[in-house]
Amino acid sequence: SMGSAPFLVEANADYTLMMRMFHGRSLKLSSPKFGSVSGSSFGHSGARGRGRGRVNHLCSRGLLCLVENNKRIRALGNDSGMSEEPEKTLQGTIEKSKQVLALQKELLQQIAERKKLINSINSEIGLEAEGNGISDEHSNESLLSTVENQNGGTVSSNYVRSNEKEIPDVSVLGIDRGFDKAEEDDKSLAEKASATQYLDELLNSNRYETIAPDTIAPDTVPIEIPSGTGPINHVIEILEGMSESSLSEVANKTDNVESEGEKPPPLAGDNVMNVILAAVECAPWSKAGGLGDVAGSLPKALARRGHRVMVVAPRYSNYAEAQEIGVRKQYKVDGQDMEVTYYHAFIDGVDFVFLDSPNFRNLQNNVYGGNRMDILKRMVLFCKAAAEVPWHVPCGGVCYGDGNLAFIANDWHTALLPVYLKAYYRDNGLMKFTRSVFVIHNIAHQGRGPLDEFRYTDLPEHYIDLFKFYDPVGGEHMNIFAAGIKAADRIVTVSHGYAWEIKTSEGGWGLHGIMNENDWKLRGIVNGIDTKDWNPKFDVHLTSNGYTNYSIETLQSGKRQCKAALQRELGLPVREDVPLLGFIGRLDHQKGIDLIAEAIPWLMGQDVQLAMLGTGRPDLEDMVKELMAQHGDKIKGWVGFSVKMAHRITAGADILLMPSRFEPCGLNQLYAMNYGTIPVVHAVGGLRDTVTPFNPFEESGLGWTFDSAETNKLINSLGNCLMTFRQFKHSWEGLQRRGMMQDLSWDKAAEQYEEVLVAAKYQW
Ligand SMILES: Nc1ncnc2c1ncn2[C@@H]1O[C@H](COP(=O)(O)OP(=O)(O)O[C@H]2O[C@H](CO)[C@@H](O)[C@H](O)[C@H]2O)[C@@H](O)[C@H]1O
Repeated sequence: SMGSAPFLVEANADYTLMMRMFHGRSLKLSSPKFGSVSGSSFGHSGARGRGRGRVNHLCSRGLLCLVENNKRIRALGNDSGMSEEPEKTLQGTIEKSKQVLALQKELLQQIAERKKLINSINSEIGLEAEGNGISDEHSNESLLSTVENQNGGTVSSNYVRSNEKEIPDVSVLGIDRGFDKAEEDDKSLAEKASATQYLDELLNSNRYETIAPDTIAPDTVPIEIPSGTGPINHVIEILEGMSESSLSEVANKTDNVESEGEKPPPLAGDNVMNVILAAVECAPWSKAGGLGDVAGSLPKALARRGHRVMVVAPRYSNYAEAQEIGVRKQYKVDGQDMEVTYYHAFIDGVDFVFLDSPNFRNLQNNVYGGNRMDILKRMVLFCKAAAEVPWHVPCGGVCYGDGNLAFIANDWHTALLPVYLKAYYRDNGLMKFTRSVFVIHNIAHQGRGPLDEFRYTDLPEHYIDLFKFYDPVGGEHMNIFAAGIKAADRIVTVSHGYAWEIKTSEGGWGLHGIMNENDWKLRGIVNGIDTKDWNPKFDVHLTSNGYTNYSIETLQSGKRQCKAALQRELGLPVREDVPLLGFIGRLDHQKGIDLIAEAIPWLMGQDVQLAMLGTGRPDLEDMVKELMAQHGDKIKGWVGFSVKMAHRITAGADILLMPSRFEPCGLNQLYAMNYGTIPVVHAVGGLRDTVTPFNPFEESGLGWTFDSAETNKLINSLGNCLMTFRQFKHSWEGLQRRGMMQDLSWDKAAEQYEEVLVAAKYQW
């Protein structure tokens, strides 16, 4: 596979030529329209320094950025200054004009969304004061409580604590939305609090920092927030102040939602549901890979839309945040009674419920540890208990109940949940309005076993048909994943590319036939990221050891500092000019780490550094250790699991390598882009969906991709990437900025999940 070198040289020579031609060509282009823009607003000289001072000031006010940016966008058209160095700035100008246009569009949308949000904040104030944190006091006694739930309705629950299998009576009584006088007072207090919180969120949201400092027009003046009325009114005033220009259209469209005193519906409107996501990993408490991240963050985004959302996960060790609620239940596993106790925490609008049992304990760092039977028994217990959580666990005093409820199960470990919901309950006239969505994060792990292990699932005999599966690799066997797919009401997978791939014989790992049969209920939804945890501006792992927080405004200096800190921490020579490559991932065939190993002889001939972080298959761990031993001056890393190092490599590296053979979505490339780190990826699954290839002619795209998992293809792409890093700084910075300007949050995905949940709800 190393016979690719001549090809590479050739390809790189072509690429250099192409880049040169392109940049040369740009010299001749001239456009008075764009020339004027680059002259001042986007200039790299005086205006920049002045702009930077101001942008800090402005961005400390979040919203004002909106106003300023809007002014600036309008100012662009009037500026007639001539650029001193048109050849240098022209490309940047074209590029930035595009960005500004895109940004303006996005701002308009955001304003509309924010207006809706203000209304929904008003609508949920009562709940914050009442609904939360009362589970602890009430969990030990019989309680009759009425609280307003997030669905805007009033729920009454007569819940009796019991060790027996009593089913609590939970019913929705009404949809009273009025406030009484006492609530009104609380409301104004809570309104102030949540308005402040809202402003904070605006300030903290990196969406408002997508304008680089040098795009601040020199003539803009900070606008003061008038004092006297409540913060929410200020927000509305400011937004409305902007409606004089093209913003008015959007503003008008959203005006009809608001009228003082009336409680507007949550973002999800009539679609609000009770949602329980069940997963065997949940960050930050337990995480082996991307599933943990999704379970920790998707639910928060669903809650922001107004759904009542719970996460159920095993309790692998003591979690400081979660309190015992005093409920105990017994479930049979392999004929033995297993006791489950429940712990609860309410965080960021989500109920986190942890199931405690001796089976789960001390697996904190080894979630998938043990032999196959151990794992199977754990999963059986977890799914049996998770199915009854809506009856037994009074979150904030009120059980979720089984009406208007959907479970979200994740991967084979929870694939039994949709099956139990049918076999134990629906077949017996129970949980008739409960639905299940099964999310595929990785179809390669299916919970396969000999068919006689079916008895451990403790299901009626005829259910064996769902599990019985034959393929040439496994012969006739039990396949838990297959059963989950068939039993679930809807199926989601984590990208469009992967939704297609799992229907092919190459990507379906034997299940492509079943995937095709169930295509009607399958949908691809690309993952989002937690924009608080994985944000260079707030990243808690960048506050010590010489690292620094940074944003798009401080990208170059911030990244320089993080890179130096990473080099120092890993023991690499501290050099700014050397491209620093990163790899982070489970050491598994999936992640293509062997392709990197095969590329090492070529790579070590380059002036590069490589930081590696991974754990997994022992043989691959050994391989990584050997690489580090052989090339200690250039390759450093960590065989093990370290969230801190993952964040630091993401921030300090220039380039992230992801040569995954298959990648359902991939989160590391998303994190990388949010940190101005350029991904070089195999164009497969979610990687293809999320990393559009760099196009030097249009200065577009987000990274480098190669179209098959072969070492020479990786080398070729990486070679082009390295050359751009070294010789075309301007293009490089464009790539970084475009990556950071994306909205990678969960909000869009949550809306799509909602559509799936609603589809499941109305399906019989
Ligand atoms: N040694 C280590 N130390 C610290 N952190 C480490 C680490 N190794 C990995 N991680 C972290 O684990 C996560 C990995 O997530 P990915 O989505 O990239 O892959 P994974 O294959 O685990 O997830 C599966 O599920 C997710 C979620 O749907 C899909 O995106 C993906 O394609 C699919 O394979 C990242 O947060 C990463 O930082």
